[in-house]
Amino acid sequence: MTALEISELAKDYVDSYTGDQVTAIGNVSFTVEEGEFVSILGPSGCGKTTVLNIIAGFVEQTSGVVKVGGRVVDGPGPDRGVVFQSHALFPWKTVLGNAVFGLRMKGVPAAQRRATALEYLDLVGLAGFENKYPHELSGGMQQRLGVARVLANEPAVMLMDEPFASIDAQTRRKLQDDLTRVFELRRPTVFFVTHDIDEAVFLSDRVIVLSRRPSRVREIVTVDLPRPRQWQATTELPGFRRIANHITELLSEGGESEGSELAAA
Ligand SMILES: Nc1ncnc2c1ncn2[C@@H]1O[C@H](COP(=O)(O)OP(=O)(O)OP(=O)(O)O)[C@@H](O)[C@H]1O
Repeated sequence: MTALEISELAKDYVDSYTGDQVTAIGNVSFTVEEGEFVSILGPSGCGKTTVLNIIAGFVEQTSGVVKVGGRVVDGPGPDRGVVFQSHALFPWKTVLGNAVFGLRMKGVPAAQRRATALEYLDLVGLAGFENKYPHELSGGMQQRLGVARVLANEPAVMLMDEPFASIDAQTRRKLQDDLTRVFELRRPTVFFVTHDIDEAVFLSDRVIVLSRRPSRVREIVTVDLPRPRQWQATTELPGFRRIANHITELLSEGGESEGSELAAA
């Protein structure tokens, strides 16, 4: 079943200083199937975050249609959960308090929401930290909590906006491995924004490559690498390098001036 359907999406912004119109998204269409992990890559400023914000219902498109589970999106809703680059946690709530928050909003009974939250905290490696506060956690642990909090809600689509961008390389590898393990266990539907080609290939079933602004879909690349995946072993597969190189070429073709920066990311 199709979880997310984007048809002919376009977005113009008006620059608040100059009054000029900027076409961020030219014309973008794609689908994400239930239980699929799809990433979006493209040159800086091509509108990746804007696509995510429109799906989340935070930003209104200029034209085009977004459907989640067959229903047209016209604002934020509990069927979509967002993991941001900054952790967006409640600093005054404990780890458990943060993890149960969405379930409480949904009216899930106390015992059940506690059990569900504890299950997901365990899954992301935060068992034993339930009573800590966010400031007592490392950046990587805060991001794990961000992921657990969204997963606990079991949204139809999990939206992730460069969740590991501000995390050191070593922790990032661990988080990528752990996210993959959780994905392979639970099969949420994930739409993931990133600048990092290797990250996109490692995590995804398909990678949407956008052109620069006004963006269009340049190609949707299928990642036919076996699962379960593990960073070390998967990135050493010849197929991994072949797909990553192909995406690098797509991004550097046709005057995509930031392709080389992306390749180095
Ligand atoms: N609120 C806004 N008002 C005006 N212009 C905006 C606004 N938000 C984004 N833009 C412009 O729209 C374009 C797309 O921005 P967006 O952040 O979606 O791109 P991106 O691909 O996610 O960028 P990056 O790769 O740098 O994170 C950019 O040119 C940006 O300056």
